[in-house]
Amino acid sequence: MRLAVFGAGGHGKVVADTALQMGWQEVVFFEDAWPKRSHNGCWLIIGDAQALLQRLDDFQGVIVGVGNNRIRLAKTRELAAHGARLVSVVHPSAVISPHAVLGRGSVVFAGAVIQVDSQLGEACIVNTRACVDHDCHLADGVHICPGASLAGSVEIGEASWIGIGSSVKQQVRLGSDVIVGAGAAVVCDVLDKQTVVGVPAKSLGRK
Ligand SMILES: CC(=O)SCCNC(=O)CCNC(=O)[C@H](O)C(C)(C)COP(=O)(O)OP(=O)(O)OC[C@H]1O[C@@H](n2cnc3c(N)ncnc32)[C@H](O)[C@@H]1OP(=O)(O)O
Repeated sequence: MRLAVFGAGGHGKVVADTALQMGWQEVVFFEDAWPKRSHNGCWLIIGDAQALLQRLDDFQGVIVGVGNNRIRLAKTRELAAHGARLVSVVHPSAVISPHAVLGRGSVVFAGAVIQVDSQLGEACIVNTRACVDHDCHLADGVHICPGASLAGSVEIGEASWIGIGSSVKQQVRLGSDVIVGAGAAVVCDVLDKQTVVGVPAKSLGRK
């Protein structure tokens, strides 16, 4: 069972490490900085994006390990269009309700929790010890950073980034490409492309 990860940065390393802990036997990276870079931590980088597209049949699973939400989503869609076997990676210590839905190419890291009837799109990240409570709807490419918590029935638009240690009140709706700052408490709806920080969270203005 060989897994190919596109994107050889810090996030990609956690994807690789998590994949091995969930039972993948071998992980290799593809990254456009190849051949200048040959390793990501202890893992080999063996080609660039073009090489990955040519070698899709060599892998039982493919996933994009890029932290940037828009790039991760675009690469995931490109790979899907080329017929890649996109997989999700879930750490054995994560707790995901059997009534939750996780889109292809999404990752759930150590200690994270996803509760009943939540739906996550493709290429999402639920990072270390993050919590998505019941009935949340996350569009494609959303990142819930380490330790962030969504209360029940929160809606989050495409490619939004929910910062480390932040929390979002129940039934709040966040648009697309929203950034929630580290430690913020979001208690009201947030429009597309807004960055909000603080407790209670206020807008820093358009990105
Ligand atoms: C495994 C991982 O590493 S996952 C990654 C986890 N990382 C995160 O979650 C980081 C989240 N990012 C942040 O919190 C960032 O500070 C952002 C995106 C909110 C703002 O970043 P920038 O646009 O670069 O803003 P900048 O640093 O210039 O700060 C602008 C103002 O907002 C304030 N500010 C920035 N972030 C915050 C915050 N989280 N809470 C409160 N105030 C903040 C700054 O103090 C500054 O105030 P000032 O104008 O009075 O001096």
